[in-house]
Amino acid sequence: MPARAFVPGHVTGFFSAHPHDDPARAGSRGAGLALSDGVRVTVTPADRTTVRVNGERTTMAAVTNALARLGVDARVECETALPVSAGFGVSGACALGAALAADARAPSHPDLRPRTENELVAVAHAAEVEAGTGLGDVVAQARGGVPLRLEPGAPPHGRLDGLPGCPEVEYVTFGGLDTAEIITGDTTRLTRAGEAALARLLDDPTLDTFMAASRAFAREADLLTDRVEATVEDVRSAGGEAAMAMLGRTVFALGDGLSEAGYDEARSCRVTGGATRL
Ligand SMILES: Nc1ncnc2c1ncn2[C@@H]1O[C@H](COP(=O)(O)OP(=O)(O)O)[C@@H](O)[C@H]1O
Ligand SMILES: CC(C)(COP(=O)(O)O)[C@@H](O)C(=O)O
Repeated sequence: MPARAFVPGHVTGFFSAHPHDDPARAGSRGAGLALSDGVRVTVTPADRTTVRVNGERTTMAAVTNALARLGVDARVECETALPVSAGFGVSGACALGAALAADARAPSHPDLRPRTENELVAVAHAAEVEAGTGLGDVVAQARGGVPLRLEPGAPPHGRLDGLPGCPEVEYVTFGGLDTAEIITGDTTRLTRAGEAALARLLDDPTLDTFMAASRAFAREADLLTDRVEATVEDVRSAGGEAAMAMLGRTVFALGDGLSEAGYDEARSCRVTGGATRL
């Protein structure tokens, strides 16, 4: 019997990187939005693990690592309207969805042990960190809402809070960025900017300050690309709030900020709750 899970997309507005030898303790601090545009993951038992995204066979180390950590071989099918590699945490969503769904078989399986949510989040987080494709998406996607990552790492190491509310969000994507390349490079500057952004947001925990701190972070960390910068400016000129999604060539805006600025191709969704097995 196939098992299913839904995991929200997650855009990070700003983050600092906190490496550790133990992937469950490694992670990021920062803030972002969990989005109703996410990934639906279906897991079916199989002789060996394969991964498909929207029907196409692909490789996604975060997913293979997660299932290997659980001792499961399965066919994993991920369905999403989100682009991969564009800053929506799709790899983390696929890993967390695969872990939540794969665990559904554990109660009736002689070699598998049923796990709690925190345990499954820790498995997916460590798998994603090991793959190099993310640091904080999994814990944020498990929580949902507007997650604030106060301390890095998976449960029981990390610590989360959130901003209240579930605003509408629009986004537009101009392409991907290689997350692994950026987070395994020199993160000194980025981390300094991320820590300053988090301190600013905790001092004034509002969505508008989240957006302003995210804009400052993208500038200070030197991650802006021309098209992203121009689009954020367009939304600001039209009176809206926008910032860059880390780590992709993606702009997200509150409300209908992108449509108001003339970006008819913008997609619309809203902030939503955390990942669930279906
Ligand atoms: N079609 C695809 N395009 C880009 N990456 C893909 C695709 N299919 C699978 N992948 C894998 O997905 C992961 C993307 O990770 P990352 O760049 O962090 O993206 P995201 O921001 O969506 O989490 C990598 O492991 C990559 O090998
Ligand atoms: C920003 C990032 C390090 C990567 O995000 P993505 O490219 O969407 O996988 C994220 O995991 C975070 O810790 O905030």
